Amino acid sequence: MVLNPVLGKLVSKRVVLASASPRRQEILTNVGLRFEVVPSWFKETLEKSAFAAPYEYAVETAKQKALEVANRMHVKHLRTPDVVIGADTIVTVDEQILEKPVDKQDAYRMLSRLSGKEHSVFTGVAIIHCHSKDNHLETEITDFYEETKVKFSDLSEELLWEYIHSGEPMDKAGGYGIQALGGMLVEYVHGDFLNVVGFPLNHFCKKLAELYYPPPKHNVQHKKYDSIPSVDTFENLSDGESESSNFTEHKGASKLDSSGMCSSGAIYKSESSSSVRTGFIVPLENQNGVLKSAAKVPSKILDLMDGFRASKALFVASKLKMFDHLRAKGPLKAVDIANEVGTSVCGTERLLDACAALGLLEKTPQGYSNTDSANTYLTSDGEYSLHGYIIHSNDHLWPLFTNLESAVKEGSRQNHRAFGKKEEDLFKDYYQSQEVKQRFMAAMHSIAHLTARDVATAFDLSQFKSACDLGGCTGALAHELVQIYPNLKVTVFDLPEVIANTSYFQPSGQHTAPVTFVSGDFFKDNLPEADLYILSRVLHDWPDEKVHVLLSKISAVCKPGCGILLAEMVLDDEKKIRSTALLQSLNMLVQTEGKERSGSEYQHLLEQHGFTNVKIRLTGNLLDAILCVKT
Ligand SMILES: Cc1cn([C@H]2C[C@H](O)[C@@H](COP(=O)(O)OP(=O)(O)OP(=O)(O)O)O2)c(=O)[nH]c1=O
Repeated sequence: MVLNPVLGKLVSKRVVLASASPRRQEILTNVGLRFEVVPSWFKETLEKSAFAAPYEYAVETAKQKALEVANRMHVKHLRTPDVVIGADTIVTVDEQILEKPVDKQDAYRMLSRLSGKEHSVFTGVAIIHCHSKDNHLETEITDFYEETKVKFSDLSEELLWEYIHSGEPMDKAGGYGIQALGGMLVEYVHGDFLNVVGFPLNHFCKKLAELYYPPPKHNVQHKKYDSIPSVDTFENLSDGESESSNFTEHKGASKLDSSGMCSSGAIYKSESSSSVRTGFIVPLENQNGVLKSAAKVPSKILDLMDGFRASKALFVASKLKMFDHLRAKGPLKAVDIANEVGTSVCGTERLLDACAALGLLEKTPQGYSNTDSANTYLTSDGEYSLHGYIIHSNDHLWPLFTNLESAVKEGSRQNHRAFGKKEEDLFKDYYQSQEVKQRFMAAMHSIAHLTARDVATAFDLSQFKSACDLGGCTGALAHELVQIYPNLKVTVFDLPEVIANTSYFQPSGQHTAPVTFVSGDFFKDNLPEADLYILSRVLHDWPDEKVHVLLSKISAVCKPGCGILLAEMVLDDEKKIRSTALLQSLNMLVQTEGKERSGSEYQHLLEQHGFTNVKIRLTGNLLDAILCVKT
């Protein structure tokens, strides 16, 4: 059974798991799926009696969880995901639905009902494909459920209470976790074990196979997949979006010669049906209607091998301001863009084609034009422009990353190798020349502006009357905060060379909100007074010793009840799931003495300085938020 091609269909898509369940995250991570986690805010309060069968309740809840996230991401983050996955697990016994226990007594009630009996565990799953059309969210929903039967032994009172006191039951449907201590209560399991743990992986893969490789009409034999089909039973690879990834897979596996014959022996044809992009190459069927393609393609590894090419294509198109030209004058032919930006026609055409295949541009007979997201994120003055960060990535991070090997060997930053400097002070590098400083500030502004709303609304901050954003740079977060909390006064505190250059980044046409800029060095100078200190992408620049210096300084001026709001990429505690944040930590290695940290590492640092009640919110955006209060 070849699983890769099924999950491989999701490789090129932005996949979001709308669930806080660590079990679900682990199940999907373990099979190599790359996804973001955006826990759903949908409250599990649907009227159970309104559903004819318990599984209908689970499916509807899964659907609502996923839809809430799809809508929120579309509206709030302007980042429509391609696929959102939601799930809901319930336990049913004697026609009663059991969800997670609310307290220990509730856990006791649930577990005593399950004692000595067989019960069912249902997980409802919703797979939502999203498209943004004219700024409206369009969704295609696929849902299903899986049932597993579980029988418990007779449980003594003593065993029950010992289990309850272990704390394990509290965040689990039916009040037990079969994967851990709860496994000791179980006599037998009939069905998919992972379904009990929260995600029916096998059924999920079958659904993906049905979705992405619909069975051929002429071949009844293949109409139903009783198992996940291996690639040599896939007969239709013509699903619009992921053509490019298919193409990459086959291209990587075998070379075409001029006759269309692959070196591996598979024959390819050029498909021109209306549902398929012209020129897309699909494998031919043999006489039995079975594909002859190379089955085992490590598509994830191939994508990673190619990752730098895609990044560089994006960087160069941005640097040449192609997205700006296309927004102003598109659709344009390659020759016109080449003339506009002064590049070769053949090189420009290849770059534009690559960008179109990567989904950044649209290519029609009229020429190339920007996609909606290129207009929003890639033009230099788009509403949520990432242009600044892209240029910083090209000019600054790229040379540093080419020295990653040395950074890993030496365990230290590589500015000297990349830029020939032995500068000890991190920010002196950035502020040495006006050009580099502005590039760096534009990069920081890009990310701060993109994430500001999610950071500002991650917690209710209305109890704070004054805030000081330490290292707040251009004030992007400060401006968002004063919009959301009209009674809040925000001071942006940053180095004099930064503060002197903030005017270019101030929002235009906005009534002057109470944001004040103060220059200083938070390690050396007195901090402005405030109820709330904000550190956004600051602590990750520094090693623990420096973090302690800064936190103790803040703690010294904080009265009880005052708080700290951190905005950082938060790693999962085991440091194995959040690849974007883990790569960001490598990014810190090549250029700073800092690193990304997990939620519990931040909590530990903060608690040592008297900041307690540490709350962590994963926002689903590039920065997460942590709030704590001085006690
Ligand atoms: C029965 C059983 C459930 N569970 C878990 C799976 C689910 O995480 C949880 C059921 O609650 P759910 O409401 O399905 O999920 P959740 O609250 O954990 O996450 P979210 O709503 O954000 O998706 O119970 C186990 O881990 N082991 C078990 O044996």
